[in-house]
Amino acid sequence: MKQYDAIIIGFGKAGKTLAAELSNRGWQVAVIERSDMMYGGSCPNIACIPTKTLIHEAGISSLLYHEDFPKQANMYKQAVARKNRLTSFLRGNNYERLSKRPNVTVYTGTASFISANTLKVALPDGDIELQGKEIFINTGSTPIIPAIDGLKESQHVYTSATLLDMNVLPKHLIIVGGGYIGLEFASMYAGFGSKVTILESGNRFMPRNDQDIAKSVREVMERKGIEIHLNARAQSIHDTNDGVTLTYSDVSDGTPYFVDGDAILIATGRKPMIEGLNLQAAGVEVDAHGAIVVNDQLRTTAPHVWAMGDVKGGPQFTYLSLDDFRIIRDQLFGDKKRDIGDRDPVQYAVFIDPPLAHIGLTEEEALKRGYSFKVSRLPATSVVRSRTLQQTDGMLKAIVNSHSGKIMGCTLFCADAPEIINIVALAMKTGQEAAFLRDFIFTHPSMSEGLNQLFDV
Ligand SMILES: Cc1cc2nc3c(=O)[nH]c(=O)nc-3n(C[C@H](O)[C@H](O)[C@H](O)COP(=O)(O)OP(=O)(O)OC[C@H]3O[C@@H](n4cnc5c(N)ncnc54)[C@H](O)[C@@H]3O)c2cc1C
Ligand SMILES: NC(=O)c1ccc[n+]([C@@H]2O[C@H](COP(=O)([O-])OP(=O)(O)OC[C@H]3O[C@@H](n4cnc5c(N)ncnc54)[C@H](O)[C@@H]3O)[C@@H](O)[C@H]2O)c1
Repeated sequence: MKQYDAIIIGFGKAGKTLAAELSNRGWQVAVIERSDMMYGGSCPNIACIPTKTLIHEAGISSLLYHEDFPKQANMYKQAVARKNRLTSFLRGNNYERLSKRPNVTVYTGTASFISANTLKVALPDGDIELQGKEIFINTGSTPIIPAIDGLKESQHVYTSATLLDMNVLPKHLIIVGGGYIGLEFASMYAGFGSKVTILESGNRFMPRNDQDIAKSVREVMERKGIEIHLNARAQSIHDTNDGVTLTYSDVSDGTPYFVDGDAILIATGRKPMIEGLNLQAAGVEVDAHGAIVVNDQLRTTAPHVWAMGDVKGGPQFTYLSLDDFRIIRDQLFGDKKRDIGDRDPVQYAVFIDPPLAHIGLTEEEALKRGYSFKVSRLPATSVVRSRTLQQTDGMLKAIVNSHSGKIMGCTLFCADAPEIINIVALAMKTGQEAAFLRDFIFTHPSMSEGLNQLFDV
């Protein structure tokens, strides 16, 4: 049986970064990845990078060919091909970067535990066993597929990963779930010229955000022809000669409704990918949601077994998986001070059009917690850069502590929001007061200079 200093299960962000780090330090490392289409993990293959590539292309398509469906469909087909070339390039790069190292072996097979330090790897030509002194689980997450009659039989049902591979632009895309994936795909496909309907079972649109922000997002999306139905529970799906019909009911009164389309995206959340890992054999416990239980330093309930990224539950972002790597590096080689508790607040961005980014408390959360605070709002159109970009939709909002002047939260629904939120994060994490951003010298014209006005509270 081959012995390694470290075995990493899954080629995710944390895993591949850790593999390179351990290799640089002279460790013998095995990386086990179940699919040769997933070297580099979800982000470059089926998640962040392909979606953001297509979202960018959708923006161009909508500018060039607005309301010309045949031209948009052609552009979409080419965009999918360009996206495939990019993901294939990144996958190759990711594989090379690890496999060329003499002390790293990449096994393309599915891993499962035999004991806390022994793994079985199912390879195409048979099973092998590997032993590791330290084992790192980085197997990511997988879509939650709700029980909807006819879903499995339909030829028109997709997950985010499979829809990205369809190169025929749907005339009407039905999206079940109005979370991050639902909203990004809605915005993307509407940009390419598809009619889009979102069915969300919750009674609030974007419940994690303040209602004024959610209202503004909804108005912008509806103006682009995206239909949004709340309280909508999908009941059944059946294929027709022209496409597919989805029946849903209003959660509040049970009234049934029908919607016809030619593709259905299931975007109802993602759960930790633990299937087949046989975690019990290693003594690795999971919680009620199937997430691997870890302490703040990412150790599981089994000695020498760690978990990082989506598989341990909590917010699912590539940059948090990367930060998990930093915690483990610090535990193994540093002063052991870094842990999960250090990273709040964590900013995020949703790549709708215009994009939305947020950090810290919302106004509703600040109210609930009884803080004394001031709220500042700015329409995106007040920032002159939005006019030069012809992206005047949206608003900016900040929450500032009345006593300390410290920034408590910020939501940006405007052009360049995913970049600007990092400036706000930097200010918050270095303990700056709002006045710091009010008086900060920004380049002109830029969307970030809007922060001068926003933080003039
Ligand atoms: C459509 C979509 C868009 C997203 N957009 C963004 C975004 O813009 N920004 C952002 O920060 N986050 C985004 N996310 C979330 C982000 O992709 C994930 O949080 C991140 O990729 C998780 O990485 P990870 O390190 O946990 O593992 P992953 O990158 O998911 O890697 C896990 C790997 O483990 C492999 N594996 C699983 N089980 C086994 C096994 N038993 N044996 C061997 N290998 C196994 C899998 O094949 C996979 O390659 C998006 C997600 C989706 C679905
Ligand atoms: N830009 C980004 O960083 C980005 C982009 C996409 C995804 N992600 C990550 O991927 C994760 C998964 O995204 P997601 O959108 O699938 O999950 P989500 O949890 O954000 O949203 C799922 C939505 O589906 C709804 N829902 C659940 N069951 C339903 C049903 N049967 N019928 C109708 N609606 C139903 C839920 O109420 C919820 O609003 C996110 O948590 C996020 O961390 C990040």
